[in-house]
Amino acid sequence: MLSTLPAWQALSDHAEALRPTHLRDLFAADPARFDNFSLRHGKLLLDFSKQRITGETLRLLRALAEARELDAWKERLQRGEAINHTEHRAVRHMDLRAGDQAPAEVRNVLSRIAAFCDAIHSGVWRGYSGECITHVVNLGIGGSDLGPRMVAKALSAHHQIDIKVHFVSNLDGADLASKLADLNPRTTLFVVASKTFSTLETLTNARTARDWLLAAAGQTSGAVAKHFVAASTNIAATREFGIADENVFEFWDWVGGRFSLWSAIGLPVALAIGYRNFTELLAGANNLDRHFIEAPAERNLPLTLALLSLWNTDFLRAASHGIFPYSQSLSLLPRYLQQLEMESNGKLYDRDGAPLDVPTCPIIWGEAGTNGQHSFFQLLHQGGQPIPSDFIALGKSDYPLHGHHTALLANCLAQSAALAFGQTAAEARASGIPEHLLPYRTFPGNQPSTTLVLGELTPYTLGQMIALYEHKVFCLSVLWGLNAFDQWGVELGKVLASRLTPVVRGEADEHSLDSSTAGLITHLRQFRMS
Ligand SMILES: O=P(O)(O)OC[C@H]1O[C@H](O)[C@H](O)[C@@H](O)[C@@H]1O
Repeated sequence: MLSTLPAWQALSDHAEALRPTHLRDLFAADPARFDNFSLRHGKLLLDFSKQRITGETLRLLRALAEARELDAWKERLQRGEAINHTEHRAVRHMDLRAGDQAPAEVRNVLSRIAAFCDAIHSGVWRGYSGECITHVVNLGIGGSDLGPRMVAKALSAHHQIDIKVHFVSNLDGADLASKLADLNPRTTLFVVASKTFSTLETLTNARTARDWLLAAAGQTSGAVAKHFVAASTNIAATREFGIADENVFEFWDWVGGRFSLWSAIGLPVALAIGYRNFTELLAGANNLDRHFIEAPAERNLPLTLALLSLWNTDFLRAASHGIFPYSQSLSLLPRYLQQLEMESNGKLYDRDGAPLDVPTCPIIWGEAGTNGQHSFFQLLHQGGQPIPSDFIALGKSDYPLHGHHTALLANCLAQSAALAFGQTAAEARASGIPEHLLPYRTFPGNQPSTTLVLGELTPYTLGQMIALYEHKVFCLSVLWGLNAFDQWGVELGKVLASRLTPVVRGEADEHSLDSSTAGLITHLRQFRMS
């Protein structure tokens, strides 16, 4: 039992002793608190001085990491052992960004991606009518969508090539139809991105896109070969779909879906930002990999993020964790991290199949600042629940419009300070607030946050930041003793959906349904769905 380990017990006792201490007290007691509780790596700065911790907290958390044999797990990860034990798979996404050290098969696919980008960008690759490709549509979902979508948006200032990249993930026809409405089949390339090539959403969208293309080009035009490529591990299935082998960019079962943006799944990113920029993204991630592997616990950024998350979740009893990038370009980061963290660590059982006796992954959510300030920040300030958060700021704007960035940064800093320190009734009174309004104008503060500053948002720093979060997730899984690399929890719903589809269509009856599902189906059938 995790909670009965001596290292865990020591943290429990420490948390009880520290509970009455406010962040105000911690800052008052240590004028050098920022210096003592921040880390730098290259152009990244991680300020965790606004976390409700002391030096002793960190010492005890690091002792827990040692008790959980984090270093031995890092070695297992590096050696490519099958640490995804429920699927008997190695976890080798670091190999995808290892540069010259990458395995031959990885380098081979990367050089094919480079050549493909070149053919598209130079106009050598033409559509069925002889026109150049101007639009790329990625058809994928989950890990085959969120990573490339987030990165393509994050690096929009680096889109050097006149290619527009779109992402369609939802089974809802509204997603695909609304994109197709603005596209020309003669100049559109589809990337069917699916690790398994068996995902309902992606295959449904891919079939509809193929019909759309062939309706324009003609069934016998051979247009699929010029307008469809795939990123997948399942060559038999891509072949069956009709995608020529030379148009399939391969990856392998040792790449987890939510860790796959560095693989062929990154193809739409490379098409959008250029292959050279894509390699910069990989290089940034590789730099962080080496930091993670080599840096001692005291200077290790991913481990520190993980320890703080565990502290907030298990000892300060925070059920959720906000992600607030003060960057419009990073506005998809919360969604990306939702899959990365929650699909990895939202687990009930440990590696030995025993139930975990402590809460695991918090609910990850968030929104770009300043937008969030004008919707849900009220609850963070006065809702009475502990909600830790990550503020992410850019030193330099990627879209420098006069006056915008300094005001944005001021807001970012103001929010984390207001959350940490609040406002007492005495301070409110001193600022002239009338007595009857004092309760409403008092802010308890003590909301913990970490601020991550990226000097600039470049392919390299973005690669570093994503790898930072990936390794945070891995560290947390080791601390909790669970397998971060499977996702059995998503299966039950899929099985039920395939059973219900003919019932919803009215083609079959199912007598064992609960009354809610049966009642809803009866109601919905009247709309004659297709
Ligand atoms: O890439 P695919 O095989 O199409 O999988 C797409 C996604 O669907 C699954 O249901 C998993 O929950 C995700 O981890 C995965 O990324």
